[in-house]
Amino acid sequence: MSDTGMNDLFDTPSANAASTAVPSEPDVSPAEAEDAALSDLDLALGYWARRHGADRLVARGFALASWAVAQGHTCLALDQIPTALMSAANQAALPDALAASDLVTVLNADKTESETTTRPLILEAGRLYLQRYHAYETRLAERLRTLMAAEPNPVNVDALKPGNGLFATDAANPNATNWQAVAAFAALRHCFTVISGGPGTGKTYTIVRLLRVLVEAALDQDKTPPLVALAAPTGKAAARMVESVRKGLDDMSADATFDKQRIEEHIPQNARTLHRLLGLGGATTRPRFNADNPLPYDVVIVDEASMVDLPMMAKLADAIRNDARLILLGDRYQLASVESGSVLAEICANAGVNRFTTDQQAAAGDLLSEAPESATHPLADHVVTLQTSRRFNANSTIGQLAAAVNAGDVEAVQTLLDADHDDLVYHDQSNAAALNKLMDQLAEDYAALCEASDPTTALAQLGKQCVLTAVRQGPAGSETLNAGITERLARRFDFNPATAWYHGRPVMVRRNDYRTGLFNGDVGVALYNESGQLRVWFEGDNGLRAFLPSALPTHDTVYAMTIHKSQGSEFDLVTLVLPEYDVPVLTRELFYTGLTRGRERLAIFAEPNILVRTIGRRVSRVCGLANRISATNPIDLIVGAGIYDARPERI
Ligand SMILES: Nc1ncnc2c1ncn2[C@@H]1O[C@H](COP(=O)(O)OP(=O)(O)OP(=O)(O)O)[C@@H](O)[C@H]1O
Repeated sequence: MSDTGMNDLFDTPSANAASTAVPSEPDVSPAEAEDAALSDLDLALGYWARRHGADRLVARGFALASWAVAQGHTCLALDQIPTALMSAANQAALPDALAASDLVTVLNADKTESETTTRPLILEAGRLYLQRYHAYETRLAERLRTLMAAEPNPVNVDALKPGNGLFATDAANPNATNWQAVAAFAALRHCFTVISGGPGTGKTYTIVRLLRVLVEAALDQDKTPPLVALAAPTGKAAARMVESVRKGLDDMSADATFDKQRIEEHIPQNARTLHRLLGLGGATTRPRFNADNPLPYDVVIVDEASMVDLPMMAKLADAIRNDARLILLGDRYQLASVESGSVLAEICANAGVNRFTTDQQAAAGDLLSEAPESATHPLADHVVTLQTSRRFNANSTIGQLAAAVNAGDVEAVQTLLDADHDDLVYHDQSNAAALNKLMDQLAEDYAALCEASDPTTALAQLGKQCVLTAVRQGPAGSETLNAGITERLARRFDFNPATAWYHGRPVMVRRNDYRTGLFNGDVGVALYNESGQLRVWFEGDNGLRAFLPSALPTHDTVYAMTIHKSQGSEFDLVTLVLPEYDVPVLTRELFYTGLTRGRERLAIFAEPNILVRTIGRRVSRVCGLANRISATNPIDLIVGAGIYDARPERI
């Protein structure tokens, strides 16, 4: 984006603009003219509006509505526009200018949506939507309301009760509610359920048992068992999901009453990306499966749902049959998708933590050992939060740190970081000297890749450790660390660091490619074979797959990756690097997501003051989904102050 572009948008009406339609307008502040936040796409939309008769202020509204979506919001809250992007005087004049424009639909109590939602911008309750995002949000809310109101075929929930084998009582705390059993109960009772939980809290464990109950109930009554689909937003997450489901089935085999063969054939042996599940591909944004041609499945389970953005969630909900079950698994505290909307977080935030209506409490009976707080939001009965991690036991510092970060408890975080632990090392500097030392160490670790002779060992090593950064660029960015490690390896193994390919180069695919079957987030390693040919190796469903470098979709070197990119992955050792200066992308959710990627050990490079700021800053997204689900009048949309402060980095 260039400054000139911004000035053009305001000061030089396009040749095609209907100049007579342009009313007098306030001056543009120097701050606006200097702004560097708008992308070419945002500006293009502004110019489009000018060509279609919008005055400069309305055109600016178009550009900012597009900017808000690029920041991860579903709409622009007019009273929260940073003055760096629009002067106070222009902000004061904007609502009236928008209301007077032929390109803007104003939704209020007098206008029904169906009459007017075809104009490119929608203004509702002080929020400005690109029409498509308004449609996604209203449609998703409508679909979730329908699914929430649907009553699936009743299933006997006795099997879930304590002592009946499926969900064991906690020996240390026999009177405590087993939230896994409650989650399974909610998913049996409703057509829409969210099971939220941090790493290793047993989301998959719960789902496998739930599927067992559903399949056994059908088989016992000589009915056809439900048709089940497993899906996830990325290929990698889908592969992990299948692995966990298989493991869950194996684990249940210890139970003498479990006939694995009988159940297994009704549980899918693969999971698909949401793109694949819905039949999205090519240039069209309309999936093959949609409201007119719904998915054939009776149960659709989606893992890593925090990564699903608003458009994809709307398409998914549209494609679910009204009598089918949609179950979302994810971690409510994790970063939301980079794209617009934090659908899972918003649903969970409005539901509260394990608060149910009195109706659900009565139905759950003794599954709830004590009555939880009553709730009124319609989402409450549809969200269950699992709280005990089996991966991080009470002694795990990573688990304790995750809990302290989530609670925003800076003191507890500092105490944990300052003490000696086997599984956590804290470096209180992330300046150039500290990062140079880190890169020296990492080059030592990764030398094994350059010396590897077989792809299995090399790929296994890649799964063991990773450096996660908050940002892509700058001294503590993933690009800089990748280049620094490559240079060190080049010196040691005598290759040109500028060369694209070398023996041992790890790469991560950056977009889904159905031709090769490689997906965004897939990690591979380049190795020369005995004939001197370089191939890039990836793990596939049926073993290793080798590709010519030229056949790969867009990819990056991946000794280090951003935390955003690491969502859905886990490593034995994670090294987390925050920049030594503050940037808005540093949020509690980012830090939590990064540290919970570590299974066994965690190293953190961060200045203490930056850590404090990071833990204190929350991701806020402007999104009206929960209000639309609950409200008879969705006009009353509330926005917190400073909502546009924390901008996710585009990656
Ligand atoms: N109630 C339980 N009793 C015994 N083991 C359990 C229980 N719940 C989960 N586990 C075990 O804990 C481990 C993690 O469980 P699971 O994979 O289901 O968690 P998850 O929440 O799906 O994790 P992730 O976030 O990594 O996807 C598994 O080995 C599982 O068998």
